[in-house]
Amino acid sequence: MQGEATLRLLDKADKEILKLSRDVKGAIYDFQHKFRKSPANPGLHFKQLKGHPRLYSARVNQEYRALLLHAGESDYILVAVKHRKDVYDNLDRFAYQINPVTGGIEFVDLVSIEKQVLDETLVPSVPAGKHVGEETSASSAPNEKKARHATPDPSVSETLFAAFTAEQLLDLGVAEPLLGLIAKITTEDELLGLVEYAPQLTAEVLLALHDGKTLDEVLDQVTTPVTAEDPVDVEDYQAALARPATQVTTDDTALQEVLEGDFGRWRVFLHPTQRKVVERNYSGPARISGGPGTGKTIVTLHRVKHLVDTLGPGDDKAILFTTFNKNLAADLRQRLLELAGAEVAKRVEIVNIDKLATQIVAEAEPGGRRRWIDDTKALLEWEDLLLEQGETRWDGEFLHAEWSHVILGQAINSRADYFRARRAGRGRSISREDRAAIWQLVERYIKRLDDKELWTFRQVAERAARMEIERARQRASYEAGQVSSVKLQRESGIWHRPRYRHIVVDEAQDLSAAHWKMLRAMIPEGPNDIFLAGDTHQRIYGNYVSLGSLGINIRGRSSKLTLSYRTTHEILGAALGLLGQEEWDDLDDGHDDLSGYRSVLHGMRPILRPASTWDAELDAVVEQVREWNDVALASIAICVPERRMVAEVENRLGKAGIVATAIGAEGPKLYDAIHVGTMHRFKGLEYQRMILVGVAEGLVPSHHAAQYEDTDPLRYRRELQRARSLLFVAATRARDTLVISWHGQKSRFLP
Ligand SMILES: Nc1ncnc2c1ncn2[C@@H]1O[C@H](COP(=O)(O)OP(=O)(O)OP(=O)(O)O)[C@@H](O)[C@H]1O
Repeated sequence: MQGEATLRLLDKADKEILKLSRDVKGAIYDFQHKFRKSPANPGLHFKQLKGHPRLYSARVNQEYRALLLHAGESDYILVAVKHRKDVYDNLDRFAYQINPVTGGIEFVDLVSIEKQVLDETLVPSVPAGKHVGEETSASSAPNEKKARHATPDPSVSETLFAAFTAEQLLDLGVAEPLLGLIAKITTEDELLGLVEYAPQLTAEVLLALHDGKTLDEVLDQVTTPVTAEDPVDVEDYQAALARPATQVTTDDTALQEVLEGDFGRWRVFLHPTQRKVVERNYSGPARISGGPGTGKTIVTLHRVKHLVDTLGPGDDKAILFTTFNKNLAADLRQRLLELAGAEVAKRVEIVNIDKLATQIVAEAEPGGRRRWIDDTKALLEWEDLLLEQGETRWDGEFLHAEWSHVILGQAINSRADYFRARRAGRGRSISREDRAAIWQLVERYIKRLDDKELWTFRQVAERAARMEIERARQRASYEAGQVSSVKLQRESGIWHRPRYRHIVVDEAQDLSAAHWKMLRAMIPEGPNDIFLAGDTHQRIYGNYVSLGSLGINIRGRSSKLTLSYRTTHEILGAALGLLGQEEWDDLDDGHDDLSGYRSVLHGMRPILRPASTWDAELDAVVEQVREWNDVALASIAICVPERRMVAEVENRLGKAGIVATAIGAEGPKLYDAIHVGTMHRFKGLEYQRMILVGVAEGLVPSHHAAQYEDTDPLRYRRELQRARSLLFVAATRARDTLVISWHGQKSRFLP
């Protein structure tokens, strides 16, 4: 063999490699360099394995051999590194194929996987709060899964998948070489052993069937989304290598990171469904939805990188990448740098949506002296005004929401327009007389803010939207050649270019109508103009929009992610229960749901813990945190329903000598500390272990909601839905351990 070769790493091969000693890892690093340069290098002892036309071994060091799958031409895939005694003795143990359903390349070592599944001494029972396969000591918990393993279950006398024929499993995409082993599985622990080493689709299908999904549901939710788009030739490895279902690294850095134990899998192994969305060419705005932890943010990051790669040269910021919170924008910047490097990042403007709006307004009105206030401060201003006016018919919150959502939200400028305005989703209907009075109060409120040189983020967003719409209008007349005067032409010239070539939005469910109008006006309609990721189940700022009516038509360009990479199956199940029977929209007048949402990670079930008083609840928090001394402080977080409780938790932990820090608008102040914050602050974050405290009636939902129960039933429903979403967001931040506690009467949302 002559010349250079490519060497890619197959997903899951890294799991075994990670367990090897440092020496061997060092040797692998040297090996892959030598191999790429020249597989013919005699020192590599490169040779084909008997009976396996595509499988080769090569020498890593005296003891270890690399197994390489030849994908045609000079392309090789590193599928395993093994001790030489495990390579040559029983060559039948190795099986590889192109999966006829997904078209992806799969490799299994039947001996290792069988040991993992069936050998009792090797089967790791799942320690409390840990992902399957994660190496760590167990902490004890009352409802640990292990207990299930110890008690023989009478229904398990049969094998778990006896009800399904081989043909049915194969149609769902299960790897054929594993059928024999699957037929022997009798317990859930054995299944979890298999899941860790089996190809991804096999794992997902088996877990979904085990969860009681029907064949049709599994086909629909698990298999169809990753089915190859083209007909699969199971002999054509070159074609298979190019398909998203073949999970391989394509660059050297990843292998290096695997060897250094610092491997950010998200940077490399996209799920086929994720990859399709990242690389697809859309004819207009597109949307990706999916439950918490399904990788929506990861997809937006890869999408941004992909879009930059398709841009021509230039150093302008051609792509806008925006999200709701300030700290999340900072996080996106950091992660884009990690994923794609500074050259890519410098083509992208990364900014939270309200900051963007303030920039637009400040650009047009340099030297403006106004200060921006958030909703809490805006509410105080309302309350002061109502007090001064002796007005008691409506409270500040109602009026603030009416002004923000109905008046500003629909850009209503006159009393007459307000009389005609739609008030969808705003609860109790109001008479013409009421509208007249509300309009007057709103005018007084606006004047009050003007006098104090204040404005709310919503006002700024609305103003920015109007400015951008005007800019777009001018651009259109310029392009249509309708600007005749030379002076005007020159001035319009500044405006003639759209601000961005592409816009990517994360946390889309929380943007308001004004935000969307601004974004729509910033970019002309066209291919790949706007890409948005969001989950309406996680909407926590009460912004309900219909994208279609705002000029963002995503119909036919929506897809959904369903596999959670963050949280365990047990936490996910409990979190879904918190959502109750509510209905959820799709940002576009339709419905959304979380069907098919699942996880291949397993751990213990969430712990529900009552306490007699708030004081006792705080004591229990201290005790729990002390027990979790096997993880870094920063992998633990405590979430509270009300702001005042943040300091109370912080103080109590402080007194116990445990360092804790509040999560502010810009993120946590300290990193080596337990993070404490309100539910809103946890949006988009994740922690290994979480305690949700104060999940009691009166707090979740807040007693505040109760006042609408009789007077305004629709508003009441919205308040409850928002409270459920907040709790859902908080609970799904936990990667592997979740504790929920309360004092007094437990929240009605809890089981
Ligand atoms: N393809 C992947 N491979 C490995 N890890 C992944 C992959 N996709 C996502 N993850 C991991 O899953 C976790 C959740 O991802 P991400 O934050 O993108 O989810 P999300 O859908 O945006 O969640 P949320 O809606 O809760 O904000 C992260 O730790 C991320 O690194």
